[in-house]
Amino acid sequence: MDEHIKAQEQQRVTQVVGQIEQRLVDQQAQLDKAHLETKLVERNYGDNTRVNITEADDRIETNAAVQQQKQLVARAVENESILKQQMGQLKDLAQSPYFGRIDIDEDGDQDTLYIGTASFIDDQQNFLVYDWRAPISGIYYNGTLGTVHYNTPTGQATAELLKKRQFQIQHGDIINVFDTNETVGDQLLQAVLGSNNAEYMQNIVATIQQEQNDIIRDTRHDVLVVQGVAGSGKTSAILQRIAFLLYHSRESLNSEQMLLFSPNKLFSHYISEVLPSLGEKNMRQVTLAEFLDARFSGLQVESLFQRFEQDQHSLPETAQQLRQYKESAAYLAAIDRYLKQAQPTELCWNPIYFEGKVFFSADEIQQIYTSLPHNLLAADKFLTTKNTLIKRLKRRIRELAKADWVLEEVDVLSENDYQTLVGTQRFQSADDEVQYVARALMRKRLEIVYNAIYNDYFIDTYAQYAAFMRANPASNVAATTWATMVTTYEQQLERHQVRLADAAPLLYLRDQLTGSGQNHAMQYLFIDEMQDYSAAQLLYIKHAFPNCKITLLGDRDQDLFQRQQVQWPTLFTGQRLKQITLNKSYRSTKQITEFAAGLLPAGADIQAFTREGPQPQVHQGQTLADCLLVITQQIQRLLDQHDTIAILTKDQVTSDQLYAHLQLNVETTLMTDSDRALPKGVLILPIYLAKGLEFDAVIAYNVSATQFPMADYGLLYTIATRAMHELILISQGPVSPLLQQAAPETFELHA
Ligand SMILES: Nc1ncnc2c1ncn2[C@@H]1O[C@H](COP(=O)(O)OP(=O)(O)OP(=O)(O)O)[C@@H](O)[C@H]1O
Repeated sequence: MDEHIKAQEQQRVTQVVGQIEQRLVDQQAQLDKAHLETKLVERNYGDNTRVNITEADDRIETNAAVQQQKQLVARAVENESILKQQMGQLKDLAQSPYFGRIDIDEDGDQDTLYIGTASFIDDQQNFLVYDWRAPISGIYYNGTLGTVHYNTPTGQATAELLKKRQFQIQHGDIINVFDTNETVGDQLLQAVLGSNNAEYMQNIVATIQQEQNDIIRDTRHDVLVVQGVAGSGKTSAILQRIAFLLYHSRESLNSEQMLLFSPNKLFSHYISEVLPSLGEKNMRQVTLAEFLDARFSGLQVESLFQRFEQDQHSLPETAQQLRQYKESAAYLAAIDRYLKQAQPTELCWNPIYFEGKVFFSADEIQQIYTSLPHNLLAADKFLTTKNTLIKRLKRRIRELAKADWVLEEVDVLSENDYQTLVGTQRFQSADDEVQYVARALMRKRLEIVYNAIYNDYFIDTYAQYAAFMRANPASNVAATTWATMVTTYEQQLERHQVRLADAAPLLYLRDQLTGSGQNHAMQYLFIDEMQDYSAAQLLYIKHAFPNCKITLLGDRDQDLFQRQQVQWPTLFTGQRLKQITLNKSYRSTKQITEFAAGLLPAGADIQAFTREGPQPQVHQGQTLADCLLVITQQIQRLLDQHDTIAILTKDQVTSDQLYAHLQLNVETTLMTDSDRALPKGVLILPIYLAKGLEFDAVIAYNVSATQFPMADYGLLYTIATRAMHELILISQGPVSPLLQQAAPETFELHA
């Protein structure tokens, strides 16, 4: 780039940074003022709550005043936090105000726009920087020079793109500037991808690629399904998409209404800084295990990881077949049919007890249910039954309140207890007051019955699920096997345990039967690593969040748990669905990507980004001691060049053993399922805990023929693709057949 142009651009950067810094000074003054205000309001709040509250009238008044004060405090605190957040954004902008420039011609009007992570408007209302999410910024990501289109709230607009310029600006200085005709040029991407990995994932707004942009900016579809090869930017795309959607629906959407299902807890930590770096709050995050645990309070649900470890010991063919059936969409459809046809007598009613005696008998509950119109939905019938029980309870309370023994109890209440029951009520007569207190007393005493009804304790959904299974044996296993399975389910339940394959169907049956479990407020759902979910789990999640638009992302080749392929379109019939494929891999060097692609069955379409690095090395040792020596030497070498290094194994047992052995030679950290943060240094962990993560260098252990048979290609592929710059594979004994069939020119073999 011409030095003269660079100098001109630097002049503008300096001028914009100057204005941003001036704004920061103004904002600081405002913040100081806001802080003072918060303190004042808080002090005032304290004074107000210390007024006399012994008289009932005062109490009501004080309450209103306190509420008002509370609101004032909340508003002052919010004001302050908004200012703080804006200042954080301004500080970032002052370092690097923008990364792109577009020159456009719209019907003869020429304009130059600069694009950054947030807008900056000067005092005369000129946009010195446009937010990357503004409609017009779409041109930067989508357009090559010439005629371009971009979406605006009022429809599609057209412009002529005359110039596209990219910048790398650090601490207010232009490091790099160049013009490009590509969507976003390779040169900048090279620089970004070549750097070392940090503890947190970075945002990619400066270098979003066109196909990623399509995912980020889609607002037309209910369901987006993204199949993307390892390192193609799926996770990055989700996070920028969330930021984009929040910007575009500021009024109607907040981050609490967006939920991301993430593969593990480390991943949640790893991505937690991306949205804050874009000035947005994080969406809600949950792992499947956490989601299920929360819905099965009191029961232990088997996790995918526990099951995977268990499967390493034994997984009989029959168990696999049972699992396949229970994880299919057909199984949930069988639940629907069962509930539709089930007679009231087939439902597992529980009597409700009070002080050791039956309060509502199972018969009475069943009769209520039977009396309802046949063709009502099971959930509606259940809800009406529940309401009827509550009405009957209230009637019983009213009747009891008239009984002499209750009135006598009212008489002997202490003044304090009496006043608590009266609350703020006023009465026409003393009789009315006594009646009111008697009812309140009974209501309090029978609260336990109310709670039992409210929490649906009058039906045993676990027993119902067993009844459903008995009535619906799988066609692919013997009847005796199925019957044994149901008994085992019941025995495990006694020990408060539920198998993973039963979790989603059980919840589905419970929700459909009782009309509960749905969250209507959630608006967007994102499921990363979708290949780890069964059809039944996905259908259940979809049912649990009925108003959500869903984005599913995954890679069928990173299938660690050997699931059946889910037929996406059939799960979402009737909804506007779009499928997108990402083939280009950005994370790893060309050498690592090409090696990893060679591990997959033929036909995988993976394009490597052209970033050069050393070839992957495969070391074959005879004994464990040989392997430990190589690992130690490699770690010492890698630590000189890189920041993050991980030793990845197939399972936790291998990680545990290796950690024990290595401890004597080199400092490492062993990671487990419950870890939430990524410490510095060398980590040892099974690959399923490293899903979605990346490291500067990866050592794969132990890539032997016994640990990695051909069927485990997904595991080895996932391990290899966690490496950004260097990949070392260590095998004790003969190497995996996967390496034997990989192209020999893609790696160095040290035998
Ligand atoms: N457009 C881009 N600009 C800069 N970096 C990018 C871009 N796209 C992807 N990357 C980088 O590539 C790496 C992989 O991205 P990401 O983790 O989002 O991919 P993924 O498809 O979710 O990967 P996987 O399925 O293997 O976990 C990250 O370091 C990310 O920052």
